[in-house]
Amino acid sequence: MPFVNVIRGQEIPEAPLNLRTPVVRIPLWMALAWWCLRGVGRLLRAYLRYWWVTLPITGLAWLYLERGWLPLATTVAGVGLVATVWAFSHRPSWLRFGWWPVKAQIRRWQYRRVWHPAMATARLAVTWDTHTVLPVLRRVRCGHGVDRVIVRMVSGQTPDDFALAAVRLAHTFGVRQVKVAPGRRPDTITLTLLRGDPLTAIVTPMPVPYVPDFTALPLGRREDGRPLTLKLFGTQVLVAGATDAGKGSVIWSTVRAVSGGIRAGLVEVWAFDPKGGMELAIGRPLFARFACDDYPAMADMLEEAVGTMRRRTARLRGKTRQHIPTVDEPLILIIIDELAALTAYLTDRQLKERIKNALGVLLSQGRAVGVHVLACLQDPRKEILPFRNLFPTRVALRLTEDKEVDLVLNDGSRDRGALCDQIPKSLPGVAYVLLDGEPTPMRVRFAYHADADIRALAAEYGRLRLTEGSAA
Ligand SMILES: Nc1ncnc2c1ncn2[C@@H]1O[C@H](COP(=O)(O)OP(=O)(O)OP(=O)(O)O)[C@@H](O)[C@H]1O
Repeated sequence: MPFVNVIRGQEIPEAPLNLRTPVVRIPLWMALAWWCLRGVGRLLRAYLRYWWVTLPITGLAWLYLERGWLPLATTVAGVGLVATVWAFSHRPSWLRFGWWPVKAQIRRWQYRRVWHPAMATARLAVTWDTHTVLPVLRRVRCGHGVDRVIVRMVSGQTPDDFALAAVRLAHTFGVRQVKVAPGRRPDTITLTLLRGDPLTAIVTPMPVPYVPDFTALPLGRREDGRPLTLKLFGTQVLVAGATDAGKGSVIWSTVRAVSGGIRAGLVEVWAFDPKGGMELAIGRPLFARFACDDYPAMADMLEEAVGTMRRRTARLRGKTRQHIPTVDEPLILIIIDELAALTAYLTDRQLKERIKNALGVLLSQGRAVGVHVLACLQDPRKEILPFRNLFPTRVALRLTEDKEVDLVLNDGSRDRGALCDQIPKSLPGVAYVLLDGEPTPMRVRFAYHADADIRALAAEYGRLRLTEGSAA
């Protein structure tokens, strides 16, 4: 048996003073003296703990008592002036080193006040051997509409315990959403508390890069305020979303990001619009190949892409592991507006098999030799999409059911904060994506392209006038 049992966490002490009045009679003066002493002790503790407030106030009080009100007013006005000039002249450094640290201390105080009931009601307080042990609130950091709270877990807890309680915590702390991610140390986690919603405003189309950077194509905005970029090299992209979720904005944001390459001849976009051309026909001049009604032509196009892919593979084998697009050998981006129309709903079985076989080969072998697929899907059920695992990059827009989230992203993604089924219909283009190396899904919004934007893009960057299935 161990000499001492050690359990990490903040232990909640039992009542500090137990009065048993029938047994021990305490004179009133003694009780009053004890309460006064305890009050003074608490004040002293609060004074030291909140030094960032108490020390400036003490300094100002001293100034007033020693020198009078004029030096006091001058000091306050001087500090206010310096802060205002700083805030207006260099806002990022003012936020980073001036305002956010102060806000973080205020928030830390606010969270501490409700920490115990919040942990208890979210069932994150652990009772062990008659003791109640709470996770420890270690540090708070603030950013644009977001608070990051570092928490040390109680022994035996895992980040998933907090992920399961995320909705309760969001309501308790009065924030829009709480996301949970493992911390730097194995015994810590980071709670990201999202307050405002930076994605309610429509994102305007991104500037077109003159030469596309295929490792960071700009597509929209992330909820942490940073630009959303796509690393197209080495990947295939699946986009899933209910009707009117904004799949078109993912397609057009991607086409816009590569259109500099289309004009230069470094990129060829092959577009498949099985819904009769309603979505993609407007941008025809941007596409090297286009098909909308003719399913045999679509199967031919996919098989042609497989042929190109095989030739490139044979040429590059042993020389490089990543194809670099050139004018002679451009990057081929195959865009399919409704994948299920080709893989599930097609009635001609032979044709369906041809399409499925070609797609399977392209998805599994195309990315290293510059043949990429961006496929959209309304219904992400497994039987509709047998190729799900061949898409390393997945975008989940608004979905109709919570179960669909883990089908599109990864298992456990919804518990880690990808609430695609709760994206309101009023926010088309909002999605969750898994960024490289991050277990927590990121909420993003793709840029919105009105018809006029697409026509202008096609007029400026389009190279070809096309007919069904081939370049004219
Ligand atoms: N990023 C966006 N920002 C703002 N509005 C958007 C955005 N994307 C789409 N919309 C609007 O939402 C509506 C539906 O968009 P879109 O056609 O792209 O959806 P979809 O998912 O392709 O629908 P469907 O499955 O029916 O083809 C459009 O009318 C468009 O105006």
